[in-house]
Amino acid sequence: MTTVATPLTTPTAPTIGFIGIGHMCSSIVEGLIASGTDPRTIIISNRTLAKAEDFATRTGVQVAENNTDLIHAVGSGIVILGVKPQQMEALMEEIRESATQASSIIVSIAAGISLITLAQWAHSSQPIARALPNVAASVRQSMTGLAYNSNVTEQARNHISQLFTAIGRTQDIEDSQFSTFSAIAGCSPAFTFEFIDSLSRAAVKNGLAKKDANFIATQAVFGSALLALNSELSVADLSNTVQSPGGTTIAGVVEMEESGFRAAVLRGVQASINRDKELG
Ligand SMILES: NC(=O)C1=CN([C@@H]2O[C@H](COP(=O)(O)OP(=O)(O)OC[C@H]3O[C@@H](n4cnc5c(N)ncnc54)[C@H](O)[C@@H]3O)[C@@H](O)[C@H]2O)C=CC1
Ligand SMILES: O=C(O)[C@@H]1CCC=N1
Repeated sequence: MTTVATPLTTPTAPTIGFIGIGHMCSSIVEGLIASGTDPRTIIISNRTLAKAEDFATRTGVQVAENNTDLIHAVGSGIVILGVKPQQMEALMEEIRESATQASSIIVSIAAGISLITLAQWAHSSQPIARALPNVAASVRQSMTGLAYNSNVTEQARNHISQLFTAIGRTQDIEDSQFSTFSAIAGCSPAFTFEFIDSLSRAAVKNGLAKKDANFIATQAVFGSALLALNSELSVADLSNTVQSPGGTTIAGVVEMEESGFRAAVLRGVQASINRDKELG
C-alpha cells in the first residue's frame, strides 16, 4: 500500500524511487526538486518510516510503506538504492523478486560494491547501474560517476544519465575505477570542508570572526574551483599565476609543502581508496 504524506489533488504515478532516504538520497531528491522535477513523481521508502514521512512533509514527495510497495509503485522506472554498503546485500535479496516482476531499473549509489557483486545478488536479467554522486547534489553541483551492466538499455542509460545531469555533472567510468573516483569526488567534499575550516581557523587565530572567516574562505575556494573549471590553464599553472616572485603566496606554499600538505592529501586519498576496496 502506497501512502502519500501530503494531500494530493491529482494522484501522480512515481517514476523514480529512493530506498533509504539518508544524507545522500535526500541531497539527490533536493537537487532534483530544485531542477524542476515534480516531487509527486518521486517516491521514497526508509527503514524508519517516520523519517521518510518527515522528509515527504517537507518536500512533497510520495512515501511507500515498504520497499516492495515502492518497487511496485515505480514499475519499470528507476529505483535508487541509498542504504549503507553493509546493508546492500540484504536489501538486494529483499527486492530481488519484486524488481524483476516490475521490470525496475536498479541504481546503486553504494561505495565499494561493484556491478559484478550487485549482479550476483540479482536475477541474471536485472538491469543494474552504479552511480557515485556527492552531497553537492542538493545544490545541483554533484560530480557523479556512472556505469551500467549489459541489461541496461540505451533508453534506460539515457534516463539515468539525465537524472544525474539534472543534479550536476556526470562521467561514465569503468566499474574498476569507482574506488578512485569515489575518493576524489565522493569523499572530497569532506576533504574540502576540512580545508576551508583550516583556512578559517587560521584567520580566527589572527583575529577574524569565525562567521566572516568561513564566508571568506568558502567563497575563495568556490571562486578558485569555478576559475579552474573555466580556464584553459592547468591547476598547476593557475597556481603559478597567484605566486608572485618573493611574494606572500609562495611563502605560504613553501611552508605548506614543508609541513607535508601534498603528502597528507596523497595519503588521505589513498586511505579512502583502500577503504572503498575493503567494502566490496
Ligand atoms: N554520504 C555521502 O556523501 C555519499 C554516500 N554514498 C553512498 O550512499 C549510501 C547512503 O549513504 P548515506 O546517505 O551517507 O547513509 P545514511 O545512513 O545517511 O542513509 C542510509 C538510509 O538508509 C536507510 N535504510 C537502511 N536499511 C534500509 C532498508 N533495508 N530499507 C530502507 N531503508 C533502509 C537508513 O534508515 C538511512 O536513512 C551509502 O551506500 C554510501 O556509500 C555515495 C556517495 C557519497
Ligand atoms: O564515506 C562514505 O560513506 C561516503 C561514500 C562515498 C563518499 N562518502
